[in-house]
Amino acid sequence: MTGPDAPAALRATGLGFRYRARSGWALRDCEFTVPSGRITALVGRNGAGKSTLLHLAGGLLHADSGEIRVLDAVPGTSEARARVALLTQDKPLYPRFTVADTLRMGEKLNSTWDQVAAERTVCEGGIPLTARVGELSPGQRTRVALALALGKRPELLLLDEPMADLDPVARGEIMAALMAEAADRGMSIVLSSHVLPELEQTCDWVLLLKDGRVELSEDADALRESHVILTGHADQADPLAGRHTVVHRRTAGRQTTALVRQHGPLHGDWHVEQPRLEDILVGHLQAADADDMVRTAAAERTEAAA
Ligand SMILES: Nc1ncnc2c1ncn2[C@@H]1O[C@H](COP(=O)(O)OP(=O)(O)OP(=O)(O)O)[C@@H](O)[C@H]1O
Repeated sequence: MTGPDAPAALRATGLGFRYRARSGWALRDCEFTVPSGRITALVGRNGAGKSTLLHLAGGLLHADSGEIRVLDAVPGTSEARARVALLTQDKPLYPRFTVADTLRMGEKLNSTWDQVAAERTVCEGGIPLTARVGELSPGQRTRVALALALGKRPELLLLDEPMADLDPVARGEIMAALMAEAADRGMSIVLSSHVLPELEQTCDWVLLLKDGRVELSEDADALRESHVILTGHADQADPLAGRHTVVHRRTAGRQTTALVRQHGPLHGDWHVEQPRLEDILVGHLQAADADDMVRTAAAERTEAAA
């Protein structure tokens, strides 16, 4: 179901998770809603918590605090499993099975199985149905795992860096197939990726994690409309920060370039450019770094003073 009454694809309230009771929080106080029918880019630096979040949404891990819901269902329940497919980085498949055996298994396990969609995903990659999974390249295995996920006809597809080992042509084909599925059936997709240019044309929602916390959960067009890249004399930069949010700023000599989230009209002599989604994401990721450096420096000062 899509439309205004459709359940959110993902909804988290106070979500927290740590791998061991005494270890740090991999996710902390996460609060966000991803509407259904969206293709969501899940981004963040290494270790930000993307895989952990997808594993929680897929029911492979369980929250230590708060909760997460997938299409209003509790992850891991039979209701959620029937409607949600998760493709993890390790892509567990049986190496001794042929591709045809693997798809047959998908058919047995899923009442909504679509053999045509599954076979199309495999065959577009030139993978024979008679090939043994253990003899396929990692990229080919990724395609088979995707075929299993798509054959299930999920309402929500969770993908943890699915394209990492695919060649550029295969990446384009798979992205096109995913977008077609999303457009035809209103399937929601949450896709973690470090390849930001690829997300520009495909994703219409952004979920950005920073250090286990949610930094952005927002419509991609709204992000584009609210941000600008400003270049101008460095003297103007401080007053700018009083009125707008300076996400990231780089100064070389007397010139400053800043990614700014604009709140109201701009004053000053600035050259204004509209950023691409990639610029916005990189700016927010760099801001995360800068904040970390400030926190680390403060912690070091406290330690030195003690
Ligand atoms: N199995 C594990 N045991 C203990 N800690 C873990 C485990 N897996 C991840 N972590 C920790 O949890 C945090 C979040 O890791 P996670 O894998 O979710 O990040 P990520 O954003 O997916 O990273 P990447 O982009 O590198 O894949 C990190 O601090 C990581 O060290």
